[in-house]
Parts: sequence; C-alpha cells; structure tokens
Amino acid sequence: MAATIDLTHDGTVLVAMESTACDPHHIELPELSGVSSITSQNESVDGCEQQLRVFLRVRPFSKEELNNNEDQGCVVFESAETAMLHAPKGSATMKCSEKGIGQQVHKFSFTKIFGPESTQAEFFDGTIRLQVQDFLHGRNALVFSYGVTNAGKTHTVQGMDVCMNAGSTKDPGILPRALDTVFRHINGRMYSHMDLRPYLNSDVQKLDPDQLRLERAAKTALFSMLKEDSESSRTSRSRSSSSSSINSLSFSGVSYDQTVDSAEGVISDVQCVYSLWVAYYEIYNEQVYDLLQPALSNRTKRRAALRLCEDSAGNSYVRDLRWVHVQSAEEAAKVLRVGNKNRSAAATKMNQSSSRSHSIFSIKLLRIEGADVQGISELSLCDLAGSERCNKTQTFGERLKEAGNINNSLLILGKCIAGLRNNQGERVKNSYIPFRESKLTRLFQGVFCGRGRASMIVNINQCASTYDETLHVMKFSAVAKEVVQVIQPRSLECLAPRLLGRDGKPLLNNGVIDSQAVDDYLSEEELLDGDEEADMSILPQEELLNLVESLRAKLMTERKKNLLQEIQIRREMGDAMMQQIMEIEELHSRQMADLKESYEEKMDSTFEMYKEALKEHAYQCALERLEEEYVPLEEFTAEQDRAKELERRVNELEQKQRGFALVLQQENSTQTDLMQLNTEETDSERLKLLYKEKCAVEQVCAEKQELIVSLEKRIKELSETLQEAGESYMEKLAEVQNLQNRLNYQERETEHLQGELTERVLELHGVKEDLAKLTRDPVGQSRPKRGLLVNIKESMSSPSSGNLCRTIRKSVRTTTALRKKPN
Ligand SMILES: Nc1ncnc2c1ncn2[C@@H]1O[C@H](COP(=O)(O)OP(=O)(O)OP(=O)(O)O)[C@@H](O)[C@H]1O
Repeated sequence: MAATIDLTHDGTVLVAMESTACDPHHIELPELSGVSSITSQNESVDGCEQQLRVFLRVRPFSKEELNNNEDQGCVVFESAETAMLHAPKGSATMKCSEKGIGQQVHKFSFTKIFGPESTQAEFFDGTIRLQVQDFLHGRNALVFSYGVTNAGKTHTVQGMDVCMNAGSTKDPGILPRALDTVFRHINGRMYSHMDLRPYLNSDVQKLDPDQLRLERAAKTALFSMLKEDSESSRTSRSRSSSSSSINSLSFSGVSYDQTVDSAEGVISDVQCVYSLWVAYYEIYNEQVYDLLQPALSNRTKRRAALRLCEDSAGNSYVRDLRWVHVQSAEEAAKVLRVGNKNRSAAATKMNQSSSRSHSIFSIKLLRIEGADVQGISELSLCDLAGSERCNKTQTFGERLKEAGNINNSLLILGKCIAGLRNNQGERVKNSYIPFRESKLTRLFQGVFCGRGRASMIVNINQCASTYDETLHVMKFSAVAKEVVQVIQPRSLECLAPRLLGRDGKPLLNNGVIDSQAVDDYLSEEELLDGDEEADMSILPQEELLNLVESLRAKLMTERKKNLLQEIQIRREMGDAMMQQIMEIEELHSRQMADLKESYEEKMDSTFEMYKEALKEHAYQCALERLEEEYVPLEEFTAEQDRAKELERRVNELEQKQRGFALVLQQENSTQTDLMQLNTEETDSERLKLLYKEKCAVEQVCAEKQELIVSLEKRIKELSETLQEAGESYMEKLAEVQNLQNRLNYQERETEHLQGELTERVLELHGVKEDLAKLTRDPVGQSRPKRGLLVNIKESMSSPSSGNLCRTIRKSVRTTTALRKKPN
C-alpha cells in the first residue's frame, strides 16, 4: 500500500496517513475528556509535521582495533550535529575518488551526535526520553537502531551485559532505561489484575477466569525458564503485588533523575490506573518468532513461526504473539532475559555475539479508568540486525542466507524511507512505497505513516576497514533525516480501544462495527486474493455473514469491472498492434520501392560505366597503334608518288624491253644479214648498252617489289590489331549482358516479396476479425479469476491470438531479412 498524498488548502503538500492509519470505528467515537488533558509539554503539537529524528552514536575503539591500526581518523566531529567522514587509504571510496568518481570527504548532519565517550545515561536522556514521555501520555512510539554489524546497536538498545545474556545489567541501554522510566512514572497506579490483555493491533480483550488462570500459569512457566532460585521469585512476587519501587529495579545501572519526571508533568488524573504488557519477538530469515515461546524441539531450538496479520482497519499485528503482563521493572527485565536467551545470535567474523535477527521489544500501556480502558499506547524498540558485506565477513551457508535476508529487509526499509522522502515536498510524486515487501516494514508501516513518532539511532564504529559500509549507513541516515512525519491528531489516535470479550464480540455499544466502513477500508488486494492475513475473527457471526455477502457482491462487481477492463485492454492492444503492423507494412513498401530504385540506378550507372570504359579502351588502343605506325602525310604522298613514278618507269621499261625484243628479233634476222654486212665492233657496243639498261631496270623493279611487300606487311598488322579490338569489345558486351540478367533477377525477387506482403495483409484482416469476435463475447460469462495479466497472457497464447503472434513474428523476420539483404 502506498502512502497517499494530501494537498492541504494552503498549498502545503503532506505525506498523509495510509488507510492503515486510522480505524473506522474509532473515528465514530467521541473524544474523551480525560485524554485531552494529558499533553506532553516537550513534544511538538499534534497533527503537525515533524522530521524523523536521527541520532548518531559512535562507539569507542576496542583494544584489538587500536592494535590493528583501525584508527585512521575516519570520523571527525564538526559540531554536536555535524560529522565528517574521511575516506582512509585502500577503501573503495578512496579508490573511486582517486579515479575522479565521488569525494574523499563526506559531511552528514543529525538531530544530535553522541561521541565515543558518551554514557548510556546521556544517550538515553538526549534521545528517547521524550518519546517515552509521549508513550506515557498515550502516544505510540518506535525507536530503531541501524548500523553495520559490530557498530554497537545491541549495546545501545540493551546495554553492556544484557546483550551478552549475562546476569544483571551493569550499564543498561535505552530499553531498560525506558522500562525504568515507565515504572517510575506509573508508580503506585498499577492495575493489580491481569484480566485486561492487549488484543490485535490496538484493542483490549477482557479475560474470563479460565483465561486468567492460563495467563498466570504461562507467566510462571516463562519465569521458571530462567531457573532462578525460589527465594528471588518470592521476593519478586511480593514486589509485584505491591507497587513498583526504585529498589525493585533489576537494571542496577539505572540512575533516576527525579527532577526530569517532575518537569515533564505528572498525570493529574489520579483515578487512572495502568496495566503494562510486554512482548519480545524477532524477525529471522523473514519469519516472525516469539522469543517468549519455548522452542518446539530442544535440539533445533526453533520455535513456530508466527503470522503477520492485519485487523479490519489494516493495522499490522503479530498473530498469537505472547503478551506478558509485568508489574515491575524486575519482571520486565526477566522477560528481556528470557527473550535474549532465545534470540538468534551466532558468531560472525566481525562480532562474537552478532545479532542475526531484527529483535523487537514492545511495551503496551493500558490506561484504565473504572471498568473502562481509556487508552492504549505502544512503545517498540527495534534492534536491527547489522548489515554486512558477505565476502568481507566470510559468510557461508546458513550465515549467508541470514545475511541475504538481513540485507534485503534493510534494503526495503531504505526504499520505504526514500519513498516517504520522495513523496513529500513541493513537487510531490505519489510513488509506491514497498512497505509490504518485508515483514519489518509491514510491521511499522502504521508508525511511519503517522500513527506515532519514529526515531532512528545510527550506530557506527570508526574502523578504517569498515569505512565503506559505514559511509553507506550514513548516506541512508541522511535520507531518513529528510523524512517528514505527519503525526495524526490526538483526537484520532488517543481514543479508547475496543473492549472485546472471549468470543471477540465488542463489549462497548459505541464500538459497533460498521460493515460498510470495513468494506470501504478493506483494500482491493485483500478482496481479490482472500489473503488469510486479514483477521476477521473479531466480527460477530451475523456481521460476518453480512460482510461475506457484501464482499461477494463487491467481488462480482470487481470481476465484471476487470472483465470489461480486460476487453478494453485487448481491444487497445489489438488496435496498437494493427497500427504497428500497418506502420511496418508501409515501411516495407517504402523500403522495397527505395531498393528497387536504387538497384535500377546502380545498374544504369554500371552499364554506362562499362560502355564508357569500353569506348575509352578502344580509343586508347587505336591511339597507341596510330602512334606506333604513324607516317607523316607528305612522306606517305611522296612515297606514293615515287612508287607510281617507279611503276610508270617499270612499265615504260617493260614496253621498251618488249620493243627491244622485237627490235632484237628483227635485228637478229637482219643481223645475220648484216653480220655478213656490218662490222663486229658496232654490234657488240650496242649490246653492251642494252645490257646495262636492262640491269638498271631490273634493280629498280626489285626495289619497288620490296616496298610493296613492306606495305602489304603493315596492312596485315593493322588488320590484326583491329581484330583484337573487336574481340575485347565483344567480351565487354558479354559482361554487360550478364549484369542485365542480374538486374532482371532482382526485379523478379522484388515482385515475389511484394506478393508475400500482400499475403500478410490478408492474414492481418483475419486477425482483426478474430479480435472483433473476441470483443463481441458476452460480458457476463464467468471465467476463472486469476488476475488481469495472466488472462492477457492466456489470450495471447490462445489459438486465435496465435495467428496474431505468428503474423508479428513473421513481420519481424521479414523486416530483419530485408535489413540484411541490401548488402
Ligand atoms: N558505546 C560503547 N561503549 C563501549 N563498548 C561498546 C559501545 N558500543 C558497542 N560496544 C561494544 O562493541 C561490541 C559490538 O557491539 P554490539 O554487539 O552492540 O554491536 P551490534 O551493532 O549490535 O552488532 P550486530 O549487528 O552484529 O549484533 C560489543 O562488544 C560492545 O560491548
């Protein structure tokens, strides 16, 4: 249950009381005249805001610690309210600060600081004496000690010898001193019978003679556990029957200052008598055990775990917890010693007598006038188990489990305190406070939320080796100090408790239970899970039947409401999913279009690139060849002219040769004639000339022939180069073709994906229809009520919603595939 926020008319934001904080039947009761006159002069006015009081107590070093060089000046006191913590070398804090994370020095302020030299008396007077006075004046009070293991919590709460389970207390702590103060205060006004016993959270039960006999026997049995000699018992009994006196106190170290009490104002109403009851229990491994119940078995020393319940107003109490009527401080001390014997203490590495549980000593004071109980108040002193780091303390097995539970409940206490702090202030957030997550916080939820005053004692040692843990505790206390408690007005808290008989029926007429009010105050959680922890046994049978009927009706309404809510949520979920799927689909199509476009662009550009490259290549090749075979034009023309000239001359010469041949033939024929006629000298000269001419012509012919051959060779080479260029062009053309084929393949794939998308859309329509059918289901159909989340999960796993899930999964797979594909 979270603390609610109340915005008052003047704009101040307060942490208001929880529903557990006030009793419906109490509200109806008129304020009692006798109560209002009992007002504490030292505390703040009722109904106001008050900061949680946080006291720091620093214990002195032991000899062993001094020998181990634990004194490194880690704790320095600046004033009576401020202390500085200096990180020692080697601590995690120092290492962090060396790396630039965090600081080496931390400053903390407290309501008051008590140094190592402070005495138990000084501490009591400066811290909870006022709360004890408040308790005597009818107000609830809670004091809890918090700190790492071996920091001195038990010493502070119980004192030197009590915490060691030894005999009498030499140097008593706040608990024996509180008891002492109470007994001195009510001295001479003790209610001599034990027939009025505390019941549930803040009610009183009238015991009949049988119950009374049992109560007496139980008390005797309890004290006999201490195996004290009969002499001392007799003395005790005689003292019990008489009024309490200073000499009767068992806490030998308590020194009593009469002036303090007189200054606080003694209750003027002499008609009032008091009955005092105490209980002593522990929370060990998240189980509540009564420290005053004998163990179930001698071997295991375990007792039955008790249940934590809530009364009809939501106030927590421990069911079947043993309340012992005490009539003197000595009896109270005995109760404490019996409980301490049973307390789960085991030696840890850091503390030879370490408390492994949160122990709570509760005192209930009944204010009786005539036959009526006018008021009841409770003072609880809680000695929390020490937080510890498991590796440092070398914790194993059972000890490790204990440490885990201890640390967890302290963590939740821290969360609750931080939650209370966060829920107050200017910009309030009504955040959830996890009171119900641990037994400890559940028990004290009421006090934290205004049903009394709480104060915290922070115990620390100054050892360098536990510096980091100590710093953590100090940080926790800094948060706690910011918590502002809004204390309920006395008019609500100090009203008379109900007086109930053996069968639980209220004995007072004006204490009639308003079933409607109970209905209103029962939380929804209790209604739904039928938790056995809401104790209804206090209601009479008729009321119970009415209550059951009204609860059944309420349950039906709740179920209907839940079903409608479920349908609404399903519809909203369906719409949200549809919206999501549409968005995914749109995204897909956009991605596909983009993809297609980019592929096309890529292909075009690649094609263009290859084309360009091919052209370039061909051009380059041509250029190279041209360079190799380049002949200037004039030279080529001149050469051609020469060739033509030579050809012409060859032709001329050939004609001439043919002419000569004819001539020679003719001359040969005539030569025979002339030979006879001409002289031999002329013939030979002509022949020589002709022969010379013939040789010259033949030489020119041969030259021309060579030139022709070389030209033909060049022509052949050129045609080969051309052929090569053609082949490489063909190759490039083939590559381009290949790329074109790939582009076609990609296009086909894109079409395929689009087809799949269309299929998904059709499936979606199917799912939408399923949802619509679901929505049309009749509202009144009874279904097993197992919680909204479970039903939603079931519906999601049902065959109809299976399609939806598959669709979503497929969509997600497609998206993932698409994301991967482009690369
Ligand atoms: N103010 C003090 N003066 C002298 N001795 C002290 C003081 N406070 C604590 N000590 C001693 O220190 C030791 C550890 O104290 P104590 O057992 O109270 O620690 P604790 O915090 O209760 O430890 P745990 O959480 O493990 O039970 C005891 O021997 C106790 O006597």
